[in-house]
Amino acid sequence: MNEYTKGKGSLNLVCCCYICFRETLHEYTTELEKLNEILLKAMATCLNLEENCFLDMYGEKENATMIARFNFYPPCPRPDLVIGVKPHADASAFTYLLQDKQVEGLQFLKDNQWYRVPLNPEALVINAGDYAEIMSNGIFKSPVHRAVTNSERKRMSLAVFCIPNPDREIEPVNGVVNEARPRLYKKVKDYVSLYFEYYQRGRRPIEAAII
Ligand SMILES: O=C(O)CCC(=O)C(=O)O
Ligand SMILES: [Fe+2]
Repeated sequence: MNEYTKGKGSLNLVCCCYICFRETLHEYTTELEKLNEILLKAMATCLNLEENCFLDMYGEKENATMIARFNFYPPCPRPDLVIGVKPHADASAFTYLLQDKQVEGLQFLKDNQWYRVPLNPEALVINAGDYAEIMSNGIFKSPVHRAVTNSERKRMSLAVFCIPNPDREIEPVNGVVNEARPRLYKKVKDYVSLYFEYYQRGRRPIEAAII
């Protein structure tokens, strides 16, 4: 069993309440839409590709999906046994995470070891998701992460996932496939549906896209 499959369940209470918070979130998500475009362009620029290649594949922001997820983690008497959110990588192009200002809990997996993400109340944590990994043919990695619990204090976070429209076909863009770097991923469509199927079975959804 590896670190990804270890987590069985999660303690967090997830609240997908984009509708209720629509007005409050509107300004924030509009800014994130712009930031998402900037990052998709930056991905291309730093690979010396045509600036809009990732953005064109991602599609117009009007048709894309943005999901805001509020996570609430109550204090847990046995944080050694109970995880907050089990290990996963996000099914987004990018995820924008507003962490709790006072209580730490997010960790990323690298070389089979967990690393804490320190608190920074002034900062957003930006995370490349599986769509970024697929479109970049694995150059940008979608990291596995988890949230741990603690026995003393409740914790909250707000994750906003930027996801292409489910009708769009997503695959590695032309400039990132060549002889030296063969194509690693198939074309995917409606990856989010497939994502949850794999997630529930304790498997990494991106496996389904690997050639
Ligand atoms: O609560 C956190 O810090 C992380 C939450 C997370 O990874 C998610 O909602 O996908
Ligand atoms: Fe996540």
